[in-house]
Amino acid sequence: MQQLSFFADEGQSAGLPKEVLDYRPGLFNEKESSQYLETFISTVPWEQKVITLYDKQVVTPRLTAWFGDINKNYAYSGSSFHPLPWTEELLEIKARIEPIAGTQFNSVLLNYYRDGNDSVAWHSDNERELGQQPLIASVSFGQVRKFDIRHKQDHKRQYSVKLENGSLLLMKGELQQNWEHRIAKSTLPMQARVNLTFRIIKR
Ligand SMILES: O=C(O)CCC(=O)C(=O)O
Ligand SMILES: [Fe+2]
Repeated sequence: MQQLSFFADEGQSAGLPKEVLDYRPGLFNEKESSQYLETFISTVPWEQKVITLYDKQVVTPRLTAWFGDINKNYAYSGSSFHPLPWTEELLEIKARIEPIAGTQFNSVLLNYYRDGNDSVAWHSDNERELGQQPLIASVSFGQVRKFDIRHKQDHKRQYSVKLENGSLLLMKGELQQNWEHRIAKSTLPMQARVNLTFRIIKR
């Protein structure tokens, strides 16, 4: 006989450090999520950035695009940046997540992971323009990918959460200060995924 549980099923959230991660699966339903995924893949002017790593020019293993309030001119990570204007879909998503996040975002970075070869290496979003303890709202559509975090001072303190289609992950507190995160490559066959990280860029 099945054991009755007196506690609500917390799912993946049960194993995560609550002070820095708040995971909410199923914020968008299957239908909405696949429509957003298709729209973003086919209409966003995706770019593949070239970065300098150990004196070598390398292309980032994913496609990206920035959107945001265009009446502002941002300085970001040492260069000036001009976001694309908000689209109808991005404004809808922003309006859905802002009451949950309890804040208003002025920009969003979109990442397009075409398959399992696309990834983002260990990093923190700790640019000065995001301020202390930034709240970043991360929305995922498409392929489930594993999001890993590890403590900067102790790599054995590591957690993972599978970011599901239509989910929201709030990154908060000291996450960017004391932890790093990544989406690792996978050798398993992987479909496309689009991730949106809503941010507040201070001037
Ligand atoms: O794709 C993700 O879930 C994470 C993306 C990310 O870390 C970033 O854009 O800074
Ligand atoms: Fe990040």
